[in-house]
Amino acid sequence: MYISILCANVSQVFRTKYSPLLKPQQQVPGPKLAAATGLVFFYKLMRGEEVAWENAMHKKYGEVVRLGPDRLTYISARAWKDIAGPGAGKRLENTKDRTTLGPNIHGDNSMGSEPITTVHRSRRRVYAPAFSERALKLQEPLILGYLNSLLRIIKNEATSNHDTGMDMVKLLNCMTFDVMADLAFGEPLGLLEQSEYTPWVQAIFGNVIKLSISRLAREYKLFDLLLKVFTPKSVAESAHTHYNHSFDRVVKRLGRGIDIGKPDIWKLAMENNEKNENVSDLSKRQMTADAGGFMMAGTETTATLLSGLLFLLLKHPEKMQRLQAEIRALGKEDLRLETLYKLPFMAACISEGLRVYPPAPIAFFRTTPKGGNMICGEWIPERTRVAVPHYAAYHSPSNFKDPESFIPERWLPGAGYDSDRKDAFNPFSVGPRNCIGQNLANHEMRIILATLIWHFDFELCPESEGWLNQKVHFLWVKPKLFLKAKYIR
Ligand code: HEM
Repeated sequence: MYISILCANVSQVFRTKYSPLLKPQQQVPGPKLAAATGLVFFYKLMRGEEVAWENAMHKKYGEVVRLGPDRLTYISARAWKDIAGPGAGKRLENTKDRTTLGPNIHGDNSMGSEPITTVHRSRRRVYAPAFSERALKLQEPLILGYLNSLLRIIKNEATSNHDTGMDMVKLLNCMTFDVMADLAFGEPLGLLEQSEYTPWVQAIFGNVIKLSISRLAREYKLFDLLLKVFTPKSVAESAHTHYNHSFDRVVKRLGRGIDIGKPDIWKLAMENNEKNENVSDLSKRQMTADAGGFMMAGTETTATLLSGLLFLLLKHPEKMQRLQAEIRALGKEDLRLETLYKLPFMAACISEGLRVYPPAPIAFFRTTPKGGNMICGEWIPERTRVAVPHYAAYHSPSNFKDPESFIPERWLPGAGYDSDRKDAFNPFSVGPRNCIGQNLANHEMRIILATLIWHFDFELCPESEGWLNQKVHFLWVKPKLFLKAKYIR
């Protein structure tokens, strides 16, 4: 059996997986070796260089590049709709690539990794009420409660240890994990209380290279087999312990009934279920996969943007001053979502932060359906993987003037950047698989950023000067971001 797996894999590695793309009329520019074998893509991925490579390849070859035998990436505004947009009429939707995101250790997909369009659609309907505008209004007090804890911690650090820096990556992660755990499991994790990750959070995010290893294992069965054989028993056991921990929390939460006195995801989804009976179609295992998916997708991403934006603002003091003036003109009672949405320079800073340092920087591949699909005016054969790589699209001079510079003003009219292709910028993606949590993220980013800047002056510590120089394993591999804070109220 091992021999046949080996043979199958050798041919998988060294021959083109899906031949149709090799037809002469389908010639797409790109590195020749990458077109011949998928190993080049995975070599870059395992070195944490996927994003830098995609960016370099688009700068070299233009708007569309072939990065693997069956892998094309595009950076034009038009590509978004053709790749991630909904099906329409005879046009079928491109489906999620099964190797970019995959199931959990029990083989269960979360909503985000579910590859079957119809299954995903009904699942998304279940959770939509928990991420609506109404939900966010209900959830605002919960977010503010954690924000007050964050303020207390920073204030303590600022007054007792003002000569040493504090790691903002960790504090912001603790904040967003506490919020999401309360929403996904109905009870807090207590990270802010301890200012420390729990073993469970550490296991998910402590070593993100695991995310690249999983992608490699989903792509190549041989590697998957080797991984299973050589993974130490203790590591496999701890993965199961963590899974059981999530499962027990979900079961416990569901056992408490619909209303637990706070607007968590299950209350809002189950209220809806009473009307259309969707939640009861989901098994506890699926719900566990979804709770895990929300913890993955809805925590580190928001904290990443906030860490990155604080860094960029501190590197550009004149932008920080303009933002401080806008925020500090408000009274304390105005630090509320309704008011914060009216601040134009803060909105511009957040967009520019998402452009320069997108929290989801990679190419989230889709697979063309049976019969193929039209993409940017070209017919692309079935089973081709296609994506818009976020970082490369936002750093391309064909979309943005001065793409490497941090210029929040580009998002305001009349600042000399009206020719930017703003429609190429979709940090939350588009279409039926776009980010269901984008309202929550937008709310959290605004309220946390404004509240921090209203209360504190920050200073970048010398050891974090080169902080933005990071690798990527699905997520940015972020070092500690040391800042000093001075309480100014
Ligand atoms: C700045 C913060 C965030 C960014 C930049 C971001 C970005 C994205 C992107 C680009 C996708 C689409 C991935 C793809 O094309 O395959 C996505 C999907 C998703 N995001 Fe977010 N996200 C953020 C915050 C959140 C939050 C707060 C939640 C809350 C739970 C969340 C939950 C999800 C889920 C569940 C999906 C999968 C949706 C589906 O397949 O239907 N995200 N996100």
